[in-house]
Amino acid sequence: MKILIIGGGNMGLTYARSFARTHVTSRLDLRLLARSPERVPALAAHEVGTVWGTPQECVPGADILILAVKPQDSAALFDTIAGLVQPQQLVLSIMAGVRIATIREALGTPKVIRAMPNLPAQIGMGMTAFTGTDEVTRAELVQVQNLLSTTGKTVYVEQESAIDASTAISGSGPAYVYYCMGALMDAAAHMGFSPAEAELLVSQTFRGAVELYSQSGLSCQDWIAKVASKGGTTEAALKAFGAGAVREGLMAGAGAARDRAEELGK
Ligand SMILES: NC(=O)C1=CN([C@@H]2O[C@H](COP(=O)(O)OP(=O)(O)OC[C@H]3O[C@@H](n4cnc5c(N)ncnc54)[C@H](O)[C@@H]3O)[C@@H](O)[C@H]2O)C=CC1
Ligand SMILES: O=C(O)[C@@H]1CCC=N1
Repeated sequence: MKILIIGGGNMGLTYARSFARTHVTSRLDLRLLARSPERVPALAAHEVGTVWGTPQECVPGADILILAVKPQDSAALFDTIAGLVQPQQLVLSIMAGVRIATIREALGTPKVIRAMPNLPAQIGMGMTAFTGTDEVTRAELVQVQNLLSTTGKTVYVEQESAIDASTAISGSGPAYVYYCMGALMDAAAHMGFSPAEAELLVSQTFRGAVELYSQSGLSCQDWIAKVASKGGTTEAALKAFGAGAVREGLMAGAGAARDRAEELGK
């Protein structure tokens, strides 16, 4: 399968490395399109496939085009590749917010899949939600799922609105986790730990807590109850979280991310 990745940034390179590592396609059939001919050497230095500087030669021959540029760059990209895309090609977009209908109309092509991955895809621990147009066959959907699965877990969703929601939960989610970790590291530093100690205490606590949760059938509430003794320290912290509206703040944050995803699509 000839794959063309357009946009060699965080996510585009993550896909290129994942496909190369798992041999889902040969190195020869893995291509990347740089933003301009001048940027070819920098992208080629990553040594994850053949790099092209203009779309004319590489777009028509691809079986699947992966759109991994920022949503704000999508209109300019559509302008440069619209006349080159063929109706039998699969277009897989991971751009936040950009609607399937927009891509379909701008590129004049029916087989469009929209996916929302996240950054832990870099280590094969990603989470990706995806959906496609009716014109994408079952076999093509499975083909795409096989590609996405090289970066972690996948879930197929029926409604495109669930892609915006997953953007707010799993797409942006790693940043929320780092935000909470950063706050706890700051608290540890205020209590006298060195930065290295604070980092160790917090990162191992997150890792252990998530692993424990993953290996059990218990809910977050169940695990909180196991940590929090009556009248103890955890209870004191949870009360302070409640007073500071931490839970509401996180829920409002996820809501703002979903609103922004919807807005990016307009
Ligand atoms: N970073 C993340 O955690 C996630 C990002 N996404 C989505 O993935 C997309 C890419 O995000 P990142 O990789 O983080 O951005 P990035 O800024 O690291 O990479 C985008 C790349 O696209 C290139 N580019 C721009 N216009 C181009 C064009 N016309 N032709 C070829 N290349 C072009 C830029 O030079 C840049 O290298 C975004 O749409 C974002 O919404 C989705 C899920 C997670
Ligand atoms: O912040 C963003 O817009 C992108 C989409 C999900 C993660 N990063």
